[in-house]
Amino acid sequence: MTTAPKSEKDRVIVFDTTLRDGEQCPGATMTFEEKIEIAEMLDDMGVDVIEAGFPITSEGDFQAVSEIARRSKNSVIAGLSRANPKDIDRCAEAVKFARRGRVHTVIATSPLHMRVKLNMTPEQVLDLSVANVTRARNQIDDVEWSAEDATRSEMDFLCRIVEAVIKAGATTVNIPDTVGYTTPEEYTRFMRTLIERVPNSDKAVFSVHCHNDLGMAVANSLAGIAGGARQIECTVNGIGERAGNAALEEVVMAMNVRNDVFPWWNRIDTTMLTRASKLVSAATSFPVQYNKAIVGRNAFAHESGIHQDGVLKDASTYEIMRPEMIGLKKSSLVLGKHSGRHAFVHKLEEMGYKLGANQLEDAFVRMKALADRKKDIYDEDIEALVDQEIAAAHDRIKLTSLTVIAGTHGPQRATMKLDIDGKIKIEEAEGNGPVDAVFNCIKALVPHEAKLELYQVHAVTEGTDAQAEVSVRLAHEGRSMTSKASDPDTLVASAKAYLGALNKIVMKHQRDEPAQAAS
Ligand SMILES: CC(=O)SCCNC(=O)CCNC(=O)[C@H](O)C(C)(C)COP(=O)(O)OP(=O)(O)OC[C@H]1O[C@@H](n2cnc3c(N)ncnc32)[C@H](O)[C@@H]1OP(=O)(O)O
Ligand SMILES: CC(C)C(=O)C(=O)O
Repeated sequence: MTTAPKSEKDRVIVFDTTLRDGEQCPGATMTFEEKIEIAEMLDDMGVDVIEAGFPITSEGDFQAVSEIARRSKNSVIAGLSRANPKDIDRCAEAVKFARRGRVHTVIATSPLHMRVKLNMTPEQVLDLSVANVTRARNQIDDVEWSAEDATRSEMDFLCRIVEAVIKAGATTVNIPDTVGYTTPEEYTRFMRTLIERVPNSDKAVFSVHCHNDLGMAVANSLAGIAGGARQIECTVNGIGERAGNAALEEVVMAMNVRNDVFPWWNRIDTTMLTRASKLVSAATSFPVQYNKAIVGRNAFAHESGIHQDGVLKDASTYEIMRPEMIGLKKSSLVLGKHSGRHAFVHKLEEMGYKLGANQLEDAFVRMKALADRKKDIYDEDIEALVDQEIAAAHDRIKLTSLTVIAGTHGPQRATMKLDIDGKIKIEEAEGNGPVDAVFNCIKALVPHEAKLELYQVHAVTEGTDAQAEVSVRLAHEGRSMTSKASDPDTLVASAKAYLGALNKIVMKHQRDEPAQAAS
C-alpha cells in the first residue's frame, strides 16, 4: 500500500543502496544472480533509485550493475564512483544500458578526511568535484554528487562546493552522515542552513544518507527531510557499513504510519516489505534481529497475556499498523509462560479443540508448567498436552510425582507416587536402567500381568528442551493397549504412557465385568 499522493514537492525519492553500501559490510557479499533477483524485487516494489554497485570495484560488480541496468523497468539505476575520470567513465559505461541511469560521484569534504585520507586542500577537492561532475554530465543527464562525511564538514566550505557542483550539472546533492555522528535536531538545522545559503539549491534535489553508529539513522534521515531534503538513501533490513544504514522499511513505514508528523509520501508498495527483508536476509545470510522494527519476527507477535487479550479484542490496542500493510498475513499470538487464558482458548479453537471448563483449566495449568521448563511452545506441544488431557480425563491411576536416580553407578532407582482411585500410594524400585526402574515402580504399585510389547521415544519438536513423546503398548489377555504421553522429561513421559495403557486395561476390565457377571 502506498501513501496517497499529495503534491510533488512533498514526495520523498527512495534511493536503495542495499546492493552497494549494504554489500560493503563484512560478510554481505552477494552473487551476481542474487543481486539481479534483489534489484528486480526493488524495482517491482517501487524503489525510485537502485544503487546497483560500484563498477570500478571489480569486473563482477561492473557486470552486475550493467545487467541490472539492462533489466530495469521503472527504477533509475545508479552506480558509485570516486572523483576520478576512470571511476566516472566505468560507472557511466555500466549504467548506460538503463532506461534511466545515474552516475553517483563521491568525495570527502570534512577537514579530517581531506587532510588525512585524500591529502588534498579544500580547493583541490572543490576543483576535482567540479571537473568530475562535468565529466559525468557530458556522458549522462542524471548525476549525483556526495559530500562524504558532510556532517563533520565546515558549513562555509560545504555551501561553496555544493553551489559549484550544482553549477557544473549535479542534479542530486547528497549530504551524508557517513559516520553516524549527527543528531536529528542538528541534522535538520544543518540541511536547512545549507539549502537556504546555497543560491542555486532549487536546481538540485538534496538527499540524506545516514549511518546507524548511534542508532539514529532512521530518525536522522527523517530529520534531514524535515530540513528540506527530498531523497532518502537507505537499505533493506538496514544493512551497510559498520552499524548499517537507515532501514528502508523503517523510514517508509514511519512516513506512512505517522504521516501527521512526517507529511511526505513515497512510491513504495509496502506490502512487499516482508518479502524484501526475507530475500535480502537469505542472499546475505544476515539474520534479521528478532525485535527489528517492521520486519523482525517479533514485530507482530505477542506472548504476554494482557497484550494477547487486548489484541484479540482489538488489534489496535497493541499494534500501530496492520500486519497486511507490510505483507504479513496476520500477527501471531505465541503461547508461553506470560500468556493468559484468552489466548490459550483462542489457540485451542484455532486448532479445533473444544474443552470443558475443568479440562481447560487443567490444560492451562499444564501449559504454564511446560512453559516454565521449555523455551518455545509449539502447536505440536499444545496438541500433545491437550490430547493427553482428554485421554487422561477418566483415568483411575494418575501419576502424582516421580524421582529417578540415574547415572554411571547403577542400579538406577525410582520413587513414584500414584493417585489410585483417589488414594495416594508411594513405592520405590530399582531397575536395569532408569526406564526399567520406573516401570518396576508401577508394577509394585499396581500389580498386573500385562506384558510390555513396545516402548518408543521420539522428540515432539526440535532442540534439547523438546518434549519427548513416548509410546507404550501393553499386551493383556490377548488384547493390546497402546498409549502415548509427552513431557520434557523422558522418564515422566514414559511413566505416563505406561500408566495410560494400564488405565485402558483397567477400564476394559471394568466394562467387561458387568457383562461377564450377567452371562
Ligand atoms: C563512504 C563510502 O562508503 S565510499 C565507498 C566505499 N566503498 C569501497 O571502498 C568499496 C569498493 N572499493 C574498492 O574496490 C577499492 O577501494 C577501489 C577499487 C575503489 C580502489 O582500490 P585501490 O586503488 O587499491 O585504492 P585503495 O582502496 O587502497 O585506496 C583508496 C584510494 O582512493 C582515494 N580516494 C578515496 N576516496 C576518494 C574519492 N572519493 N575520490 C578520489 N579518490 C579517492 C584514496 O585517497 C586512496 O588513494 P591513494 O591510493 O592515492 O592513497
Ligand atoms: C558514498 C557515500 C554516499 C556513502 O556511502 C557515505 O558517505 O556513507
